[in-house]
Amino acid sequence: MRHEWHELRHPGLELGDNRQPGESGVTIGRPTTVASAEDLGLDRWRTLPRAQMPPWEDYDEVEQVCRVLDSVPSVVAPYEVDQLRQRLAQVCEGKAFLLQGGDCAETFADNTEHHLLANARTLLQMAVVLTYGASMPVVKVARVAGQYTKPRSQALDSLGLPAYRGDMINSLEPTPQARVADPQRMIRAYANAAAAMNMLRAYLGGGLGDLHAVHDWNRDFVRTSAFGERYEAIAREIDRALAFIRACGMTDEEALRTVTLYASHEALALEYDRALTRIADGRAYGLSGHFLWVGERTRDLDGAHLDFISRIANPIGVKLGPTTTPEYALRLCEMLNPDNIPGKLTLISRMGNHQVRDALPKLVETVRDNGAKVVWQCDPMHGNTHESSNGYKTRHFDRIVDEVLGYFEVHKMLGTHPGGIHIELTGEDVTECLGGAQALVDSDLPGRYETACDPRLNTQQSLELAFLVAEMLRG
Ligand SMILES: O=C[C@H](O)[C@H](O)COP(=O)(O)O
Ligand SMILES: C=C(OP(=O)(O)O)C(=O)O
Repeated sequence: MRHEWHELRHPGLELGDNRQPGESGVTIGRPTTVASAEDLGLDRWRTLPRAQMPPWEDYDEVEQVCRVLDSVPSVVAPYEVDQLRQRLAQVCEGKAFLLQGGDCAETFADNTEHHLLANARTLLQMAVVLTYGASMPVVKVARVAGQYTKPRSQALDSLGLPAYRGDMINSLEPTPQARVADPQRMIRAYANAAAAMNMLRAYLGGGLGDLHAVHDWNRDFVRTSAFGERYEAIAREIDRALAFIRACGMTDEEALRTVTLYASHEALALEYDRALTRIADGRAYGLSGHFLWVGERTRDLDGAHLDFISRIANPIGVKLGPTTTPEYALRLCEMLNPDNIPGKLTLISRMGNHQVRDALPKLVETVRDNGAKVVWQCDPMHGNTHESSNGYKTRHFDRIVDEVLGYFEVHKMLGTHPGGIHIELTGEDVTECLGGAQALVDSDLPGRYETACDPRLNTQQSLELAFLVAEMLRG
């Protein structure tokens, strides 16, 4: 039986208004009344069970900080959020591909021009290769300007100290004092996020994403990679395509030089995301980032996190691990996307390469058969983590590639669109994940193991993955 998607429309949208949010000159929906935070239920999460609660000690201080964040300029703007939702609608309809990636955990110390540009460059390089592979636009979303919180499996770390929960909450430094959850860190996170967004906007506006320059970097990668020969064919085809564009005089400078990179993070410290929520045109926008997701550990249907993200107009995502049932996936669609708006909801599967081929088909099939509009995205990182022989938390490149392959196989079998990938990566030459053309092994890990939480693909491994995914998209 198909579900009645229109029963649960959010307040502020007039029933019978069939325009998509953001279309035909409406920012989002048509407001019937001026909605308040209370009308929109923006604080209901406070009454609900909450997993991974930051261990704040002083709630008066949390409130004080939130009052400050309530009045600051937002990190992103509502029209950008609407624009991303529209672009994700294209992904949902099989006409675009979503590339999302960046640090596992951003840190204040690494929020430097060098690091931000390195990560952005790597993402843009991957996007060029994927655009060619998919023959469709690639929507680029970075884990940036707010990815400052981490859910943890254990409350204490191996030293018996309170676990590090991301720079927005406590410090990585292994001392009891540094691990105390400090609400003032939310202000530092906001300042760092705003500065990162400001810098990225400026560089992107100035040609950081220039197609020819980005492709030149890719050519350098192909020249120096040990597996370069394998990737050369695609690089050469992109060369030819660019030459063809030039020869035809189709040099829309603006289009070739400018790129939009959207910002995303996990909505974990809800105090922060709520304090940066603003009401515009009768809808609530979480303006701490363009795209917010809820993680595998906090996706309780009756819990605080899903309630909060169900109330904002942003495109949102939810991570789905191998225990997800088809019934759960459907209830999630009903709860988070009651109007069945394309591009609103992204389901991010993170099954692990050994389980993706068994666990994913029934979810995709059920969602498809019930007519629920979602973007399917594959996170091949979080189900493939293991401890190396010398005690490092790591991931093997081959398992990551295999999970993406399995994800493509499932979508091919079901005739659905493999909408995108979600990767933890950095543009630095770190040694955190094994394998790849550099053939990193356990003993290489200590060389440059710099992540604050989970292992990221380095630049080379990220680009290799992009070339391999491009092959899958074409094949
Ligand atoms: O990034 C994801 C999670 O925060 C992370 O995998 C949890 O890591 P842990 O198992 O080391 O706590
Ligand atoms: C914590 C994360 O993932 P997951 O919720 O899938 O474990 C993450 O992407 O940072």
